[in-house]
Amino acid sequence: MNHDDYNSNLYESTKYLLDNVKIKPKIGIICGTGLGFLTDEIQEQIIFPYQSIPHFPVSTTKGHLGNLIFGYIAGVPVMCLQGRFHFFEGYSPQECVLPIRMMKLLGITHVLISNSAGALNPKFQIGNIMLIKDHINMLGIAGFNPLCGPNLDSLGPRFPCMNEAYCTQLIKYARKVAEEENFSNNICEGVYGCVSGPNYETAAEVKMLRMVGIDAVGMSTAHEVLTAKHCNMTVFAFSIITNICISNYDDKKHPDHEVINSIAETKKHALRKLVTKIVQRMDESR
Ligand SMILES: O=P(O)(O)O[C@H]1O[C@H](CO)[C@@H](O)[C@H]1O
Ligand code: HPA
Repeated sequence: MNHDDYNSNLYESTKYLLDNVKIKPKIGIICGTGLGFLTDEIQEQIIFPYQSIPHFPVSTTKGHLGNLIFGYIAGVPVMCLQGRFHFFEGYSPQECVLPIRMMKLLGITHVLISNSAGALNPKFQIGNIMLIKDHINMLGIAGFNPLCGPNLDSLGPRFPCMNEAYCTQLIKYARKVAEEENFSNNICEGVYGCVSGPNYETAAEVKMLRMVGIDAVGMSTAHEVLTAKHCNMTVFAFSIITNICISNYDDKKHPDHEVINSIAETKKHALRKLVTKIVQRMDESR
């Protein structure tokens, strides 16, 4: 898609939402694989199936329900993507981040991004919640970066900084919430690595990703964060650790999307609490 078409699609999709929903969201949320239940926290829901929104991509990945939901979490107006778009689905990085740019145009200042990821850090266990402190964007390093191409000057600068891409104050606050709510033994912190997928990693790739400093790997999030920072939004993100990446050739276990899709549900209570508290905190800090 050329730049002008992309731009006009972005503004038309946003206008459709402005014309059809009265809620003015302040916080944007993205639900990753198996995390669609986070929308249970949203009151007074207005639901747009993705196919009902002009120019909006559709979700093709199992565990991504494909609804854009407006409503309130603890009284704070939010817009939530119940399912995201991945590069491996055939979407360009720019198409994957269209919803982030719409969030900005709708007046959103803070985004909460979630995903399912495989552990590379040997200390991590399945069901841990990794607070993302930074990322290594393998997909971006390979040249697939949503900020490539003509810069959208109205949204942000040509050369955006990525210092504190993930808000350190919100990470600290998430730890406090976990203490208070008795799930701190499920919390870890680390660097997320974004690969293209759709295949899971070979044993040699797992070793390489670990060596470069990645704690958990997935096929999303980094391009969303780049885009959010490009347009000056504050980001908090977490991974639910759904599998342990395998680097031993004798290990007969293998990652399975069905299983990966089911893990977040086992930490539903903690995750819903965390999301509600972070949304409240984001609202207070605006
Ligand atoms: O990152 P999310 O969307 O949570 O999904 C993760 O789970 C899928 C693989 O099982 C991939 O799409 C990977 O990125
Ligand atoms: N690799 C890549 N993406 C993933 C994984 C993984 O092991 N688990 C969940 N998403």
